[in-house]
Amino acid sequence: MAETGQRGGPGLTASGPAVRATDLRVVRGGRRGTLALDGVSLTVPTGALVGVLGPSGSGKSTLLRAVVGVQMITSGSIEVLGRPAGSADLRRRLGYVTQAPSVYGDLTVVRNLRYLGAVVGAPASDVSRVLAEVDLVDCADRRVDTLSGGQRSRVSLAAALLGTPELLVLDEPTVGLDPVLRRDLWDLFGRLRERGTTLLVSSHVMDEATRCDRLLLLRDGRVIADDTLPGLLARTGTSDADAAFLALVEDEPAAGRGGAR
Ligand SMILES: Nc1ncnc2c1ncn2[C@@H]1O[C@H](COP(=O)(O)OP(=O)(O)OP(=O)(O)O)[C@@H](O)[C@H]1O
Repeated sequence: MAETGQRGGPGLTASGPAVRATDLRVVRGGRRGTLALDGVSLTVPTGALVGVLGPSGSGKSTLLRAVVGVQMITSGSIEVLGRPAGSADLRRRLGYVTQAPSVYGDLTVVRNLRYLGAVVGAPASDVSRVLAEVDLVDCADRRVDTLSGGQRSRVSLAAALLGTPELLVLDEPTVGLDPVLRRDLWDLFGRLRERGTTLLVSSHVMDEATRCDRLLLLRDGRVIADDTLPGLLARTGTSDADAAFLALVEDEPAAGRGGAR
């Protein structure tokens, strides 16, 4: 992993949150770049399914990159599973699915999973387990580049499940999927949460908020809400996440983000 910006610092207790960020600032694109995260403080409770929601460019991917330890941090701190983000010993405890394909198109599904499982030191039996979890058993012997977009994204997810990570970080996993596949994927996230996995899932589709235990709403690199959906609706007097987001935006003037400050 490149660009790791964390070092040292005390760990969290075993019973602490899965993720704790304090006053996190990230400038992307060099010194005169964009302030992608602007003083973000948050916690992700262990065992929760937390949605990171916000419009395009609000900082979702940057926040997830900071959690998995591949994002240089300008200031502040972020701890994951009791360790500074980016610590080498976290690699096997985290699963990360980016928006870009992370599997080999010219290999079959099962060969991808065997190879990637060996890389993370997962037991061989994990391959059939994760294939069943993402419902791809029937596609096991097909080359990945012959699969549909939805099937391919499930192969990436299966790869992230190898080794049974404690924390899954998924960057817009449902983008481009039809409503049935989106529902199936959120059902799977719910099952993973039930067996104790903590999930941090980004989306710009506000109605996916209904599937989350907690929501982090981002706008212009800032957290404008860190709450449950019922808490958010009660606080804003609205009836859905879209309306709640708009109500919060009206309350909070834009940060005027542009160049780094
Ligand atoms: N490599 C980069 N160099 C410079 N600026 C960047 C870079 N990547 C992202 N940014 C900027 O950082 C800000 C946050 O981007 P980020 O990708 O985290 O947002 P996002 O909410 O994930 O967006 P999307 O939903 O479109 O993926 C944006 O203003 C974006 O233009």
